[in-house]
Amino acid sequence: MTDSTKKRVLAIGIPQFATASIEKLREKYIFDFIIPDPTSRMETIRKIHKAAEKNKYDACFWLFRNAPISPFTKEMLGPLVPGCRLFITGASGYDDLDVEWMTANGAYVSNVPNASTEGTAVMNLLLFLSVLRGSREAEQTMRSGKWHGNLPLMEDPCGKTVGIIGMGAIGKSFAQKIIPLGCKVIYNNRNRLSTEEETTLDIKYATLDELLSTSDVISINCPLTPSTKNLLSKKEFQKMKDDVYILNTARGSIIDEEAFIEAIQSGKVCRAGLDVFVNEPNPNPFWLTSDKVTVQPHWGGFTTSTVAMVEEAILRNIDTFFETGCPLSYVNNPLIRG
Ligand SMILES: O=CC(=O)O
Repeated sequence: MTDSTKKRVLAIGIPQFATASIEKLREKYIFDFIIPDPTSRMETIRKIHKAAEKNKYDACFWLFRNAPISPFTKEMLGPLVPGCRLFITGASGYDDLDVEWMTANGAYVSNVPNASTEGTAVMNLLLFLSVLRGSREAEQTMRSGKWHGNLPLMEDPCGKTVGIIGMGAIGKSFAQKIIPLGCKVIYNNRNRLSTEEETTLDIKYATLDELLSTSDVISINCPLTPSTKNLLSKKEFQKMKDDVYILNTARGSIIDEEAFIEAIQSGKVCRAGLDVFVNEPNPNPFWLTSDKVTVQPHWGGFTTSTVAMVEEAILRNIDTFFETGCPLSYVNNPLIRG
């Protein structure tokens, strides 16, 4: 295949692990790489627009570390259409993409649905143990030279009822990690699982109200959609047990931030473990100063195995799309638009 007949792919970010696969695919496709500016969305947009002035792209992908440059909208990607027929995000969530605009321009939108399951579920476990054992406060107390200081006694997982909101792959994986620790798991999900699956997983369905009022720990593991935005707000916090623990590795906006902060300040929420925030990467300073909160910088998927899987999945999607006309995983269908 000569270069003039090869499809051209714009990569926003440079894969670290899939170098051999990229080399192999270079026989069929041309890859151009842009290094996104970690501090300036506008600078990244400028680089994309400059690349689009020089070349016509058939597909475009970006990896993972995207909070500083997101959202992925017409403003950013406009000059790539109508030529670009495939936009791929390395994340499983696609709430920061203008899918409607991409669909209207005849492009498939692909995500990588399962690669980050294990990394995110392990992050959920880390935050779970951290909040129950108050490791943030204990470390802070020791570091300030007070040894135990006035630390209260902490909690063990055994015997705790954990309410998981969102029983997809991550929710299931988290449940399977904590049941051996002696936890009872109840869940709420858009669609209830089959009785067989509930039995196999050893979990019980609960309405949202039941889950809120009976859980010792509430874990958010559902996607952010118009119907889950601010799913937990003032009214929902009032229904919770006193001293409840909250975990969120899904998306910050699923919890109403003002109501959440108020519930922590009032003591209704004992401690929270958060990997996701409203307005990443510049979260409300409260989260960085409260001793009641363990924070991580949306870091669940940043393991070598996850990132390697994401990169390979993106490349498989590209190859499959060019070979068959349809990517392996996609969240829209540009063929039946309007
Ligand atoms: O947050 C991570 C993802 O959506 O994959």
